[in-house]
Amino acid sequence: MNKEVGSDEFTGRTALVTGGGTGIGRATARRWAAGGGHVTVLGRREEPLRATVELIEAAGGSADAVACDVRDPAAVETAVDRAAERAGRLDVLVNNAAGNFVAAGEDISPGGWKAVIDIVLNGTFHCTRAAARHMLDQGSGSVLNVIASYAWHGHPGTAHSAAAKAGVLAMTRSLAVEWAPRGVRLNCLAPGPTETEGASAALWPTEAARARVLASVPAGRFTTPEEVAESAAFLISDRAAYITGEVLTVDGGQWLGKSVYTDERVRT
Ligand SMILES: CCC/C=C/C(=O)SCCNC(=O)CCNC(=O)[C@H](O)C(C)(C)COP(=O)([O-])OP(=O)([O-])OC[C@H]1O[C@@H](n2cnc3c(N)ncnc32)[C@H](O)[C@@H]1OP(=O)([O-])[O-]
Ligand SMILES: NC(=O)C1=CN([C@@H]2O[C@H](COP(=O)(O)OP(=O)(O)OC[C@H]3O[C@@H](n4cnc5c(N)ncnc54)[C@H](OP(=O)(O)O)[C@@H]3O)[C@@H](O)[C@H]2O)C=CC1
Repeated sequence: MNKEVGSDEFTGRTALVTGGGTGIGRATARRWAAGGGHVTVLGRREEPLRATVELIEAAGGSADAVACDVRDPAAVETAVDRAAERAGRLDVLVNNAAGNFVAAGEDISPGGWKAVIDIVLNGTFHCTRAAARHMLDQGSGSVLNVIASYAWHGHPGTAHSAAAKAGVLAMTRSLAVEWAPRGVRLNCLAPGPTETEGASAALWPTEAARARVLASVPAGRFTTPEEVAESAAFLISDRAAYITGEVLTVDGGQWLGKSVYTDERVRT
């Protein structure tokens, strides 16, 4: 492993990252591999998954890919079992795959609602259940669920995604308590606006929309997939061994930054 790109804290361990072909998932997979661990990336499209594997291998890391839709529980079980059997164990699952679009509540079709709930909430459960069977047998493991702060504060325009992420948060806290005695931790990571192709296309497709999102972040900038991946790496590492059932928000103060008294228009 190229020591310039990371430490060896994940050496000998294996992780599965859903949605690992793009954005935050790709950065998290690369960060894990840079720490010396083997990673399997999972998603529907083979091409971006292959590209992630090539990037990791070019940096001296170890990775493979499996094409799978997280909405299909049987396919998920096969994919997770394959990843665990190939490496002889499964230490980490990052549930990062998601689907989203902006629509007024009254315009979300039953199919659109179902698609988002199936990917985000049900898909996260299918992957977690399949991975946990290995982790519980081993007596160790860490699951990280990527959510969004609107899981607790809600968000007009993405009611389907907010509802699904809230479900993931409640599931995380429930299973964290159930599985703590058996050595398995579960946490959530809530990134703020992160410039990825998926989010840009789904959530801020125009310059005006992008500017509005940017203006909502007290830190005054978007974050990067790599910055989010650093927080993910902490939560799935042994450095966070006593943290379970928690949420780490990495959003430049976005969800807290609602006070009008700090606004230029009020101070002047
Ligand atoms: C602060 C930010 C926090 C969160 C950020 C993120 O999550 S960023 C991550 C962002 N990354 C991504 O989102 C990347 C992945 N995104 C995706 O895969 C798709 O956007 C998906 C989520 C819709 C999944 O769809 P799929 O594979 O099942 O494909 P499908 O074509 O079969 O559609 C199913 C249903 O959805 C409907 N529908 C679809 N689009 C729209 C729309 N714009 N408008 C309205 N409706 C829409 C469509 O009409 C159909 O319903 P119907 O007609 O049967 O009632
Ligand atoms: N970017 C942002 O501003 C924010 C993002 N988040 C969260 O971060 C995570 C990553 O988002 P981001 O990197 O921006 O988005 P991307 O669109 O880049 O990532 C979504 C990934 O999920 C995969 N995916 C989607 N549907 C499925 C499915 N049915 N089965 C398997 N894989 C699927 C996609 O691959 P494929 O299409 O090939 O299946 C893609 O790789 C998501 O959970 C998102 O909700 C949270 C807050 C803010």
